[in-house]
Amino acid sequence: MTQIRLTNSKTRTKEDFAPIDPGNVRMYVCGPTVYDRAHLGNARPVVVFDVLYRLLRHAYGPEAVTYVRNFTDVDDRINETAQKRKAAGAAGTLEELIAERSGETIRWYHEDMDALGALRPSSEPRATGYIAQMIAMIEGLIAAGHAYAAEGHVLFAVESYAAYGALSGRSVEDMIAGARVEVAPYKRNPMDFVLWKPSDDSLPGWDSPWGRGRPGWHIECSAMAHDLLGDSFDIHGGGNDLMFPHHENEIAQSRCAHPQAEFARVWLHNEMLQVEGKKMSKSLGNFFTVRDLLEQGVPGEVIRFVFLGTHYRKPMDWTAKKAEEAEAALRSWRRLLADAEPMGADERVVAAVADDLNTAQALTLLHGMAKEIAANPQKDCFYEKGVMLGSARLLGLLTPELAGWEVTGVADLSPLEAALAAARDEAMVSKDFARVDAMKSALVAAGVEVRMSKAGVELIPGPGFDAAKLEGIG
Ligand SMILES: Nc1ncnc2c1ncn2[C@@H]1O[C@H](COP(=O)(O)OP(=O)(O)OP(=O)(O)O)[C@@H](O)[C@H]1O
Ligand SMILES: [Zn+2]
Repeated sequence: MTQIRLTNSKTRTKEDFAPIDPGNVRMYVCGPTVYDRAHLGNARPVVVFDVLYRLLRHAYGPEAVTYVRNFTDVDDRINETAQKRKAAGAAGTLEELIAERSGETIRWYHEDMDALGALRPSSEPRATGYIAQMIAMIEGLIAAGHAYAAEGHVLFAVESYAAYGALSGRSVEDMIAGARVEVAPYKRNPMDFVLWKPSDDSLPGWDSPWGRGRPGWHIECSAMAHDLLGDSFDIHGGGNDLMFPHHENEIAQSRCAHPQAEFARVWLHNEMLQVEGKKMSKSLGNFFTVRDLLEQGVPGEVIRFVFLGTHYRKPMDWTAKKAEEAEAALRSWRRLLADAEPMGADERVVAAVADDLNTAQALTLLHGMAKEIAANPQKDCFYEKGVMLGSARLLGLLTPELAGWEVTGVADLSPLEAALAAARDEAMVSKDFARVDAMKSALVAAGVEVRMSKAGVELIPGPGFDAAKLEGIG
């Protein structure tokens, strides 16, 4: 079987992956806070962990992998939109308007991530569905001396957990020195973080032993992961912007609530999508949404390909040039493999993906396979094409779900291929190539790549393809 190796943020080394139970490999990934459309940065972990999910399913069997990705639907930014709508006269209670905002954002998220070819996780819990489990976990932490109630809040006492800071490699003293933490009067230590906070009448709230209130963000993931995956599970993922404080706090809560268990064995963090050296983020305002790109006509498969071109542990930018190259490669691959039946993925491609998700290497291998198939048109490449298609699908590329964009608006070029081939045959006899040359330049002007070999003529629409300019050629 394929030996998967992953860089574990906890140990800072690349390790052989060995699941607790190969019959049920379990992965939790922090999902979006559903207050607005996802920006392109938010899509990076979705694509990265989708590739890992596909790899795990390949290695252990599709039934043997459980992938949980949550929706954080308790958030002041969701409340704000609902309050604004209410103030503007929208019908319904505040609770209903909050549910409406989360609901529409989840629908958008699904539409946008489906468009990138991301498989839906096995389970997508919403935080609001797990309030009872969060309260139970907080009660357990208080009983064990790891948390305390003060002024309607419950706080986690970081000093009660000796390993606090181990994931991000900081000591509590360093954190206090370096962070601008809110020093609330009810905190025993400035780094203590909120497990529960009070809600006034204008905010959603749930009854609890500490009065009407709502959970802090970190406890949500601990409670959902525990309920759906158990005390100990295999992989926990998310962007590296979440390592501190979110993941540090998840570890503290979960390890203290279930001291006999490990919580997550392997922690995997994707690097950031950047804009001019800075993290793309809502707060910096330097973002565009996945929907913006799709509406500009960038196919979801192209966005996916661009993400796969950079290793997940490296920062990356989105550029028009990368998108163009991705589009050209995908167009020619889809054309090359139009008649192929998928077979098992090439072992070298599997090995690349299994080596800490080296998707860039996998794409290089696919380029090589495409070149070889194209260079042997007289050879029956049935097998090679099938293997290439199977390999691309391990990466979630060239799937039937993502098909179609490469032909929309694109004319059938085969009559032109025949016409150009016939013109060339005539020219070979007459030695007058003027017509062939004229056809070729007209095709190039229309954004078509012209490939002529002894075996025949191939016309491939490139990124700047314009079907309107084909008129009159041939
Ligand atoms: N620029 C980025 N590049 C890669 N991943 C990102 C980026 N920004 C956010 N993420 C990831 O997106 C996921 C969803 O995050 P979340 O919903 O908390 O983000 P957000 O609050 O909408 O984004 P922001 O960080 O812009 O405020 C997390 O795994 C997070 O690490
Ligand atoms: Zn989380």
